[in-house]
Amino acid sequence: KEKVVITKDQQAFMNVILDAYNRHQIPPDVAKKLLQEQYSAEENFLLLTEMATSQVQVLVEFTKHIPGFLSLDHEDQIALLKGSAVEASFLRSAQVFSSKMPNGHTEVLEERIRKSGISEEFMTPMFNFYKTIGELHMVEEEQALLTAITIMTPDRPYVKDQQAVERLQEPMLDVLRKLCALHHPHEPQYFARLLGRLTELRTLNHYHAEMLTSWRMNDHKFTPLLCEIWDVQ
Ligand SMILES: O=C(NC1CCCCC1)[C@H](C1CCCCC1)n1c(-c2ccc(-c3ccccc3)s2)nc2ccccc21
Repeated sequence: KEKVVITKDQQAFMNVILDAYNRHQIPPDVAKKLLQEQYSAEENFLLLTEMATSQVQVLVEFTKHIPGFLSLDHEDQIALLKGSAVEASFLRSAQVFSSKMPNGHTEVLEERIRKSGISEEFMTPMFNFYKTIGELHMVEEEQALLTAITIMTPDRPYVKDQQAVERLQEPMLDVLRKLCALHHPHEPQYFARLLGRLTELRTLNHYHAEMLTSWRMNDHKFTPLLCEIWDVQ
């Protein structure tokens, strides 16, 4: 059983990503807002558009600190952000949903989301994803790396130089594999389970436009930025 060693360079690399992830705080605590009261479908839709818009801004700032990202072709930088924004919002939503809350609050939050206006058919895949993410009990380094790895996915639509993206994703996968072995020594399959969540994320990504257009209300209004990110209108 070889000893897992994280090199000094990998430690420094990890700190840059973790620091950027923590510094670019995700939008104001949406869970607290949702726990206060049940909003109408229209209010929830507006809340999601506000949350998603500020998350895109946060995501751009975070991504700029991923080593090597700014040296990529500029059009590829846009393609990576556009291709990962929805997955990043589901990943962050899962982390919000599975964060430690006082007894009974998670159930209330689930109920509020079930009644938010999203069509019933999407609830099972969405909550399965949230619950399996919660069961992983990721440490914050793993959360930061998993978000960075999701962004640095070579096979997004319109990416021209996929090799360049692979070269940036690989060192992050190497560090993540070592972190998993260090933080979850009794779960040799933990790293594989973590990557399996990224596959689940892609299926949620597949549903997102329909989730939005089927939101139980009339006249869905999107901002130009969200039209770009959400492939709607
Ligand atoms: O605000 C939210 N998520 C923020 C996104 C940015 C990052 C911070 C979190 C929404 C709210 C749901 C209830 C109604 C208001 C919006 N949310 C979701 C989503 C369900 C469907 C979602 C979606 C995304 C893109 C496209 C199509 C659909 S996000 N899951 C949550 C789990 C826990 C707390 C909030 C959660």
